[in-house]
Amino acid sequence: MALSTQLQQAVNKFASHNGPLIIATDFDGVLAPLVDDPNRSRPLPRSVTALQRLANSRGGLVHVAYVSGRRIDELVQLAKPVPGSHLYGTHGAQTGYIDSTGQLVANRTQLSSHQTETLAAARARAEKLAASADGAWVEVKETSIVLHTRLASDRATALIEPDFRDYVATLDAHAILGHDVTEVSVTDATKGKAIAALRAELGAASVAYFGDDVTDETVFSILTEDDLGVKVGPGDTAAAYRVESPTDVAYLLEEIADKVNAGL
Ligand SMILES: O=P(O)(O)OC[C@H]1O[C@H](O[C@H]2O[C@H](CO)[C@@H](O)[C@H](O)[C@H]2O)[C@H](O)[C@@H](O)[C@@H]1O
Repeated sequence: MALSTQLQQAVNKFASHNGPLIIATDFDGVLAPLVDDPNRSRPLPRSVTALQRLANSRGGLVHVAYVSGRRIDELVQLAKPVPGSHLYGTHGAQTGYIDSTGQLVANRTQLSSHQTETLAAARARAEKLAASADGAWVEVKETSIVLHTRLASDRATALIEPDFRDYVATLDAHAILGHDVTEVSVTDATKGKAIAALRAELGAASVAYFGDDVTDETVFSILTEDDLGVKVGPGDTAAAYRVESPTDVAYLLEEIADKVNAGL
């Protein structure tokens, strides 16, 4: 892949900042190609290695963050983050980091009884709808419920997705739309809030962010001209740059790692 002149300049500008840098990335559709079974999803090895190189750059001034809709423990298992990495699971509802021994240290989410009841109601509705559509299934997370429709027919999806969305609108909860998923969350966490908090905590000079989904727009929309926002794949976006696929992301991460380590 050859970078456009504008994207190459943006990479050079990102690497030229002297202060702390954040390289943050979504997982599914960005580090890992989308697949039918989330359990079979794997990140591209080149991206894993590039992020591990970046996490060890400039004597600790480069911070790597993984920001995903996945559960935080699942994200760690799949992405293989190195010590010092920042982790955000379930769209920012779960936060943590990898300590010096390689262990995940994560904050526990405490749900109120109202939130637990809301989640149970959403789960019951999602399971009923999934049972009515071949291929649809339900994923249960600590703070959200996901109705997956990737393997359901278009006709079935057109019936059950709007039904679930309408039901969610009657609950004290938030709908999160993604690739062939409708998720209902009982927290108001977003990826954008997570990255804004990390930027403030670290006093970062610049943030590079990679994402492919609607949820990633909450990050792209808070980036400035000093940052590097890269949308992966098609669709409307507030990101300034776009690449086509996880393979392009691997190339770009290697390029950023080279430039950051060269001290450009
Ligand atoms: O924020 P992300 O890292 O992109 O996570 C979003 C969701 O990812 C998973 O679902 C997506 O990837 C699956 C595997 O490729 C695919 O089958 C599904 O259609 C995609 O929506 C995960 O299962 C969800 O929990 C995440 O919220």
